[in-house]
Amino acid sequence: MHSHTKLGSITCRKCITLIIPLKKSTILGAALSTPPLYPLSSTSFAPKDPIDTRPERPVRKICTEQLFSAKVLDASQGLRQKKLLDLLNDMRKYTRTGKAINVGHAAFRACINFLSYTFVSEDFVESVENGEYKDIVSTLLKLSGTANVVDVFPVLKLFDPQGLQRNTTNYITMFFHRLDKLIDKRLKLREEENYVTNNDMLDTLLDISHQDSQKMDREKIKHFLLGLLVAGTDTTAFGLERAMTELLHNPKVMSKAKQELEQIIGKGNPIEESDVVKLPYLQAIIKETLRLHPPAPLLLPRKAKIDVEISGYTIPKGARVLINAWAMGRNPNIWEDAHLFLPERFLGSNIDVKGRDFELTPFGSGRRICPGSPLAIRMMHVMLGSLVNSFDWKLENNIKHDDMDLDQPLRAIPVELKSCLV
Ligand code: HEM
Repeated sequence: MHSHTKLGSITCRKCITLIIPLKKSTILGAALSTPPLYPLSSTSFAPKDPIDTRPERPVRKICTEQLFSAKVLDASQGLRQKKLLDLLNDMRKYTRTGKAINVGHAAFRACINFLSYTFVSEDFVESVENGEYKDIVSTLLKLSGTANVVDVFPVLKLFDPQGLQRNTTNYITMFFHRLDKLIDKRLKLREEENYVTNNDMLDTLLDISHQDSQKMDREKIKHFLLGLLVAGTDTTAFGLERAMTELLHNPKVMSKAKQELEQIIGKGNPIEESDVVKLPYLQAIIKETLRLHPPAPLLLPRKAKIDVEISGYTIPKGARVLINAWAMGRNPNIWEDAHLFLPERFLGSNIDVKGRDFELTPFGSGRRICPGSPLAIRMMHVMLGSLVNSFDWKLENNIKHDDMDLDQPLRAIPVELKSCLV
């Protein structure tokens, strides 16, 4: 634990970083609360009621019961399956040219498409000419991740020194304009007598708004979907890119994963969300990736509501507390061979990423646990499993797996499977 930590451009006087698992009573007992996700709330698109970035109880309830429950996600899995086939077709083009793909970019694009289909049954990216929305979405994501000096020196707000407010406002306006059009189109369709629901989130949110406009209205729907898109795209894409990197770096693991997929799914076939329970080794690969490479390494910052004691240290009331999931995942006191990528450690183990096992909390834990985790887990498994089962992979410029620079973005070439060549 450190008494003073400097993180990017935000300096906290009383900031504690935890690198040991918390006890259940501490995290769930609300001794540590989570303030809003400040990079988002500092920008002008945060609504007055910060519904998008910090779902309070009613909104969180909508998330768990109506948007991310197993039943609802099962109903919308066909929408994502379509996008999975698009992703595999895109990859197939590269097998013909032999060109390397920036796997992180491909994963990012696939995640936006998966999420936009789950949200509104349409692509945010492709359906607009000139790639305009690709620009909008990626700029929003970039801006939301940019530390804003105004957070530290509020007086600078008047001058908007980095132009973040200005840029963000423009992009948000365009994004909301697109959503407004989608909502108008959907409302019109819903008036038709034979309207059959798409099972997407927009339909669910419009149903809620129809029943209780206080709870959900057009403005809230737009902010809510934007918040989910921003929170869900980069995180999931990063996890996927790191998993592929580890597989290419560890050919034995890759080969075991291929064996499992070939046996259970059949060589070359895309996997479906319902297949995941039958693929323990693939599940272990995802857990091991999230252990070593948690996409949100410090979770969301917390604040001690009262003086609280953790492992003999007193955390004073009011202190910022960062839970360092990255350091915990690499802590040799918790994990044997902590720095090695060994998915086998999770075979036959009950440790999961659902927030109950405090040594592995890539999605956080307690009342603020990531509401999108059930969807993220499905997306990561089907994308990774299908990429591994549908292609062989080699590194750009014949680089050997031992010589890979793991800190560089992964560039790899998909190769048509031998038995699938016509
Ligand atoms: C591998 C992918 C993902 C990872 C690792 C991840 C991780 C996290 C973490 C660590 C938190 C903070 C939890 C805490 O501090 O206890 C969080 C919050 C959040 N996540 Fe995720 N997330 C992922 C994907 C998604 C997806 C796909 C969505 C939605 C579609 C999503 C929506 C959110 C939202 C809205 C919050 C804010 C909750 C709040 O403020 O209380 N996430 N996520």
